[in-house]
Amino acid sequence: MGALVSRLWFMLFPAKEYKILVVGLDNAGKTTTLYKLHLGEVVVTQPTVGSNVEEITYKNIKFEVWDLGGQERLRTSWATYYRGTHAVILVVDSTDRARIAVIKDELFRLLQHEDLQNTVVLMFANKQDLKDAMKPAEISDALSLHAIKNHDWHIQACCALTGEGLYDGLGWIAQRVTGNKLAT
Ligand SMILES: Nc1nc2c(ncn2[C@@H]2O[C@H](COP(=O)(O)OP(=O)(O)OP(=O)(O)O)[C@@H](O)[C@H]2O)c(=O)[nH]1
Ligand SMILES: [Mg+2]
Repeated sequence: MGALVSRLWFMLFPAKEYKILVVGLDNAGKTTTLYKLHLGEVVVTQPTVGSNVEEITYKNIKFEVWDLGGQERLRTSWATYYRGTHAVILVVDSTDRARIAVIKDELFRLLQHEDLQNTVVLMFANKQDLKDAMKPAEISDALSLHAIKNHDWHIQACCALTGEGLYDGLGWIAQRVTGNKLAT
């Protein structure tokens, strides 16, 4: 009976699909994050060339999640994926102090793009299992997140290996994109 009711419910109230782009520097943990959310497992990854795309359903909301390659030569092609994006996830390797300025440059370049003016932005402070990981507050300062005025943003500590924090972040996106802040 319950299954029938829920099937009817889903027929009457079909979930919308929202597009999420997962970006960040190489080795940040983007692909690990995507497949931890999609399969519930840690997969063995290779550096991504091009993209991976998977559908993830969370709280009856469908997300089309695009994971892009983060190597320097691939970042110029990120913009070809921007159109129709509801949310951007910037995955940060929280131990990567040496490249925090590069991450900041990429973030602010992306935020200026005309195709991303209505998107919300979630920062995943990934690899929190590692001892020397920066905490979200430190990353927030280093990236000058408080200077972001035209986008709704949030930073979430996480560990893509255990999955800790990933659904908290996805929940924040779900709340924002379904909260009538974004049309269609
Ligand atoms: N310790 C730790 N390692 C992680 C975590 N997330 C990912 N990794 C590791 O980081 C390495 C890179 O992960 P990927 O998911 O391939 O990184 P990526 O961001 O997709 O990299 P590109 O595809 O090159 O852009 C892998 O060895 C992962 O196992 C984490 O939370 N903690
Ligand atoms: Mg990858």
